[in-house]
Amino acid sequence: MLAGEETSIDIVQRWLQRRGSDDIETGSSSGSPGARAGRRSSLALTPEDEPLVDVANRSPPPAPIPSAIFYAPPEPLELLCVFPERASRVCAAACNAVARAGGEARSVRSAREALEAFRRDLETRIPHVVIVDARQPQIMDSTLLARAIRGLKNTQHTILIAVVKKSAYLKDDFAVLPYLEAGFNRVMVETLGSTAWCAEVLQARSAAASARAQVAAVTALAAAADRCRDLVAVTDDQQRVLLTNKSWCRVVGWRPDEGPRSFAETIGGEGLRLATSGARDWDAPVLLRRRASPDPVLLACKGAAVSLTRSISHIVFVCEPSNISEVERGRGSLHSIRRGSLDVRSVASDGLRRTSLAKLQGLPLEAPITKVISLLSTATEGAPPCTVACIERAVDMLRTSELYSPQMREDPKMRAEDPIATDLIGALLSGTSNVLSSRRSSNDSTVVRSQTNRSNLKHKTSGQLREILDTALCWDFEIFHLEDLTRGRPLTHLGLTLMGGRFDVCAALECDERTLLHWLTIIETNYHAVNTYHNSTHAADVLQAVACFIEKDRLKNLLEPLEAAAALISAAAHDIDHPGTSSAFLCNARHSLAILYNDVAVLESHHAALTFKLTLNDDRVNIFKNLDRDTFKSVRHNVIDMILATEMTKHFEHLAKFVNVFYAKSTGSKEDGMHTDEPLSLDTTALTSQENVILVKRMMIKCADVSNASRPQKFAFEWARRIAEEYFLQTDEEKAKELPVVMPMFDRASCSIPRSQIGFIDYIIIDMMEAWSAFIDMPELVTHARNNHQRWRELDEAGVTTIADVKRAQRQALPPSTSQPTAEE
Ligand SMILES: Nc1ncnc2c1ncn2[C@@H]1O[C@@H]2COP(=O)(O)O[C@H]2[C@H]1O
Repeated sequence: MLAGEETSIDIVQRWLQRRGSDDIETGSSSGSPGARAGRRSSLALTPEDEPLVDVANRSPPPAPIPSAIFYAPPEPLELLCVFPERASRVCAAACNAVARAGGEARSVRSAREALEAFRRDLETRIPHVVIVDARQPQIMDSTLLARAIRGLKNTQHTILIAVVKKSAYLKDDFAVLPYLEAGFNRVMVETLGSTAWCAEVLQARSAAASARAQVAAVTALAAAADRCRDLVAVTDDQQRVLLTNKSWCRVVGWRPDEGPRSFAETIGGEGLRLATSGARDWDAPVLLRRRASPDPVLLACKGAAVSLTRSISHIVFVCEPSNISEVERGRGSLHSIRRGSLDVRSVASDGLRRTSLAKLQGLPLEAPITKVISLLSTATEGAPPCTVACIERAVDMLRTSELYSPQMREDPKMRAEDPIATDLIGALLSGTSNVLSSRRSSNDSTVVRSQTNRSNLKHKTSGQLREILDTALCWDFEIFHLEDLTRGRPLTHLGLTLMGGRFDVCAALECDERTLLHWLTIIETNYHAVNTYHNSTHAADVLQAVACFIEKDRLKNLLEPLEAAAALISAAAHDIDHPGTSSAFLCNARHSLAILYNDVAVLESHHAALTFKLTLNDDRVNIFKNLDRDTFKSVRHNVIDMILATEMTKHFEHLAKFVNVFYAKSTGSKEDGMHTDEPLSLDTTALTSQENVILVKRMMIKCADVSNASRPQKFAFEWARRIAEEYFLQTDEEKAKELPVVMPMFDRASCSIPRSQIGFIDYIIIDMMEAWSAFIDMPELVTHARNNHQRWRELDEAGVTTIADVKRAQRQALPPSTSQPTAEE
């Protein structure tokens, strides 16, 4: 606490003092006997409670709270009369009275007009007093109107007066309660006397003004308490929490909007004992239990009891947070959080970044975030203002739900150093910035094709095709050969081999092979053949990768046949009807899919939805038709979850969850969670939970989706060419249509392909493949990625930039037997 800085107890005490001198009693002392021996409360005492004490021993009374805090600036009185009768003399009398008192009166003739007047003027001119004619219920239901007015915002301080007939009022059975229950403040007998009206209106208004000023003053005090570093809580005499300040909520881990909480579970110790024993003013330690920590913390606390009458109505607790910060300030949380952000410069500048799974563990998903927030909050105690500001920003960020969605920092220097990586990763990771392309194939409609078109897609397994398909579970599978041999229909052929053959999806789904053939055909037909990258060859490639993964022992033992089937289905369909442009493009172009899916996961939502639409539309393709309701539901859930997991804006979220669950910090890593580059040890005990198996499935399809960079070089290079070409076409189209350019660096005239691949491997591939390859024991994923990275660097250093140069360099580097014809050649 800075010298001269006012503590919250000072504020509260001064408030209590002021209230005490008015109408509140606050109490005699007790306090921790030792600490306060011989001292009497500095709070105001009622004369009866005040014993004769040595005045010299008394601490000086706190300065009274300025009366200005209860001051309500006088405003001209505003009256609204609601009288159905056109020339009501009672109404005229009330209006005259207000005019005489210097106020302004308006009158309306129906409940509807009254409510309209309220709604119109709600923000600016809420009437202080409303007089409602309650004499003719058959014409206007006054209680209904009162309820409607009370339902409007900001009307709690408006005084509602019901005017009733004198004859009714004087009857024995007249009941005022229904009026009060409806929201009226007062009931007034009809009168034509202006003086009586004047007195009534002024009294009512004065009472309202005073109540309003008091509520405003209490709100201001609560705001003051919110700005104190001390932890402030106010309870009633039953220890029900009425008010806590921000510091309290942060440290204890309560959300400010949470409902009533049990104070006794949170606080204990001598302070609580004194508070509950009726002590009026005490100074004693309390034990505070925090949600995020099993260990309670001992805090110095000052308490005060407040009473409106002789009995205590409120108890104030003001705790010093110093113990918390001393004990816990400076633990590694900040470092971890900082590590969660993406530093493009450090990645781009040192080539293949030294990667370690350790740094990913700093993204604390399973860790209780509330603990981190409260540790950070207490770390602000006594810190310099700039540190406090930084920590508060960090806490604000931690409070958002987008914890694992890195945002590309807009840093001109970084952009200058590595503009291509900045563009690519920025576009991949941000789904909101900114698609259907006119580059659709001639047969890109999403409807089922005619039977005749499908009949020539029978699974031919002779000759070269058979040979290739025999290697369908090899990591160096010749995907582009298959593309050529099947004349652009690799998915159906590979799908039949893997899904129909090796993994017997038909048995798992209880469907016949013909239905599977039809399903594969319709799925493949709905990929756009004109896309250079997002076509059915990419789908077949991802399917092949998933098949390789589920062949590995870890997954073989983990996944049930239906789960394996769902994974293969997801892989085959995961990019169906991809337009060749990104979700960001669709959003910028206000495409109907972006509108339909509210700019959120636009493409992935479409891929998942269309998969089911096509499948369920026609029994001949419905591979799910024999599943019972629950089994279908579960398979559908799995497929949707996996397809949605391919959304790149959630990349780091999925990766961090996976690493946090399946990798334990090795004993050599620093206790504070700092980046150590120590390898993390695999811990698969978490696989017993179904929730964690979902993380594995998501990771599996994600890795398969971008596995092209972890394939042997000749494949990786061809995929890089294809994706770059697709990006270039998007940029061309954006320029032609004058749309925002999502990745300006992906301009065919200037882009460096090697650099884009170096950035992609650095940011997206390496960490993920390290985690995944160790999990399924497939080290070649990392080996190929590193080799590819190395080769891209060599090409970059040799000044290679364009697609044509890359192709040329590749032809020169590879022996003729291994060079691959590309789709373009
Ligand atoms: N070799 C690559 N180079 C750059 N970007 C890639 C590469 N492979 C995949 N991607 C991107 O990663 C994304 C993964 O999801 P999509 O298939 O929707 O779109 C993919 C591309 O945008």
